[in-house]
Amino acid sequence: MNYYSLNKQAPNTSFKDAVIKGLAPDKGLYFPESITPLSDDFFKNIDQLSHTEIAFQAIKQFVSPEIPEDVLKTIVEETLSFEFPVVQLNDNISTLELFHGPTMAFKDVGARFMARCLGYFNKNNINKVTVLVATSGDTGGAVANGFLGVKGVNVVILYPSGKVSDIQEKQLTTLGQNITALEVNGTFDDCQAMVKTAFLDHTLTNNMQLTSANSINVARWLPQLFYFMFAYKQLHKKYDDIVFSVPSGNFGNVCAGMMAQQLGLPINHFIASNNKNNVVTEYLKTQLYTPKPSVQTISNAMDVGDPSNFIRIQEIYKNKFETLKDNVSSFSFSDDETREAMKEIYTQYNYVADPHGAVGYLGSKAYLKENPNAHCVFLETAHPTKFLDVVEDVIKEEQPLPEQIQSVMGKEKVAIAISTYDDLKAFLLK
Ligand SMILES: Cc1ncc(COP(=O)(O)O)c(C=O)c1O
Ligand SMILES: N[C@@H](CCOP(=O)(O)O)C(=O)O
Repeated sequence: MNYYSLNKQAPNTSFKDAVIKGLAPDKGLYFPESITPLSDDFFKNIDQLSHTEIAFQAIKQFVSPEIPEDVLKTIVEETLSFEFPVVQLNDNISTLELFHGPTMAFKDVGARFMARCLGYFNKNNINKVTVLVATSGDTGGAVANGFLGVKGVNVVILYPSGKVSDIQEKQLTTLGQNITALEVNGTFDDCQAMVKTAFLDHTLTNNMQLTSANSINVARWLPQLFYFMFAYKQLHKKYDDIVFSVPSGNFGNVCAGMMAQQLGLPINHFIASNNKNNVVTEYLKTQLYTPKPSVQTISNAMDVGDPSNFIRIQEIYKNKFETLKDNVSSFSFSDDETREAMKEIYTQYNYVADPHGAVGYLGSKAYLKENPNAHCVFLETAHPTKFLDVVEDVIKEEQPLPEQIQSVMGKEKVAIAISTYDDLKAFLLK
């Protein structure tokens, strides 16, 4: 599959090149040249397929011919070595748990898939690659874990100081080896802007091969489309009108759901559920896209003021506002509403949701007011214990810590403080 830049000022390129570059030379995000839908039978019989079979069929066209089928099968199998259960709360609402991987957030799948693709492309260890990644909380830990020890790859993670949870910080600052954490005096948007600037800086790019492990990278972004198929597999015999409510920040996850829809997944609607960082909610009301500085919330991983993937969403719906509106609703919620939702989910369903999942739950409820016959699946994008302070404060109950979280608790944070792009550049050139 070839990919084109959404800024349309760079040559089209192969999957391998798109993964190794991360961002196109004209600073545009890459997008596949074509999308061939899977057969109707694939979706009719999806409950008879394993997760790895579903994922293999779904991703094959996007990575071939550069990744041979036998290699792809292994990559997919290794990537998906944990569960993706759907838990039903009531007749109209279920949640898809995406936190059973090693760092307990949905980013594990994309990070593991991309690490293996890059490992395959770099199997002869000819070119050293530096992976730059900006994180508002979860991408950093997942990328650190997924890329730990991958030969020929150095990972540099930028995170906003004081704006990620304690456990998220441990997950991204304690692994050592080929992983370095840079603690940025700024917001997630500052981190993301620095990363994007680095890709255009010839002093850097002439000296090293830089790529990104954020969802701007197609190998990080596309595997997220598997989730929507896994949920559909579990629910399609029971419900006709399945709608996904996706807690959204950089909009890579909901956009991956839309790619699943382009592949033929019979889903008519998505809900992009936001905290107070509501650029897209406002866009759908006003048709004006106005990025703004992010504000800090208790669903911190969604504190994004200028979501990278909005441009891909527009491309999917052919830049037609009315088509976008037919396919997507968006709602924005405050921290107080999020806390109330966490309490409600706990008291009514005895289910502990994290603040991001709770925003997804609120999006489901808002949509159901106008569409009472739908079945909404909100994505539970991270395990509640990643946000221990908030969760225990809201539900007033101590939470047992899963093994994945315990394993980082006692480790010592190692991070380098930086403030400006020049600091990042100096670090990379060192
Ligand atoms: C727990 C959690 N929920 C939701 C999101 C938002 O996902 P996206 O950036 O793909 O919109 C993130 C971060 O990306 C996250 O870490
Ligand atoms: N919420 C993310 C922000 C980066 O999103 P990405 O999907 O583009 O990597 C995080 O947790 O870091």
